[in-house]
Amino acid sequence: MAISIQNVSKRFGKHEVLKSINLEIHEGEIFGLLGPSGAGKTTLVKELAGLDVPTSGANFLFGERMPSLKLSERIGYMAQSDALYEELTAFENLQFFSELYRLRGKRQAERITEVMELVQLSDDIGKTVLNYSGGMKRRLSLAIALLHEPELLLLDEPTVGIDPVLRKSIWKAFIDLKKTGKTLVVTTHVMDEADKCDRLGLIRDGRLIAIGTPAELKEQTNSLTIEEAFLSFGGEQKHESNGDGETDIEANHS
Ligand SMILES: Nc1ncnc2c1ncn2[C@@H]1O[C@H](COP(=O)(O)OP(=O)(O)OP(=O)(O)O)[C@@H](O)[C@H]1O
Repeated sequence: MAISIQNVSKRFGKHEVLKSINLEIHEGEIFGLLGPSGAGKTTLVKELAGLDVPTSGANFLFGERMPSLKLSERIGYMAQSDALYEELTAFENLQFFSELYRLRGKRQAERITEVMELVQLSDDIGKTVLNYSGGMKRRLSLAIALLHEPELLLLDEPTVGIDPVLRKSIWKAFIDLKKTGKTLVVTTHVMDEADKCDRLGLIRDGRLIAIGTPAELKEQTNSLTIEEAFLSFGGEQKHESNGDGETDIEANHS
């Protein structure tokens, strides 16, 4: 078991943001967390990354209770807002994070080349991050999360601001990573991405309202699409487009 979330609740003041979440995520699967803005996805992923703690309940990664420093090398976390040094070049950012993960010498150079090829930023590696577009920053953040070849990737909206063609190639990379036994947890608003996950957890108002494979969720609700299934399970739905021709469950997401 890669992840075991046991009766996790989270409260910010009076606001209960996560409500008794129970969920197990297997090694080698791509698990999608799907839900409208404010549902609690980021809060949950942050707890899994060890950056926040539940008010009650506990999260276990590889059998170890989070937060655990010991596990940080086995986790790659990509936050929703990019944590990059904007005044440095992409290469300098990659070097900095490599050092944190004790990647040095030839291995460091190899990994930097590999991850930048994967996100198609090799030609921009010498540019100052300040001059990167939003989508380029997302891709650089993803490259950094992948640098140390973690067993578990926690990716909070990894493809926001990335065009559909590149998004496709990034998803191909996710599937390749899964084939090598890695576990991926991905939050998304985009329905065609949800369909690519092995299993999905639908979250609304801090509650996990359904868990299953995309096919199961559609079958259970007699739906043709995940979007419809989400609605049947009691999720909020706005039938709008996010501008990329993809359907979003929450179009006003920032
Ligand atoms: N540090 C905090 N203090 C108070 N409230 C918070 C804090 N962090 C998150 N929240 C609240 O928790 C709720 C869930 O937020 P969260 O970011 O987890 O949602 P989300 O599903 O990831 O949404 P989005 O897709 O927009 O990121 C929101 O109502 C948010 O305002």
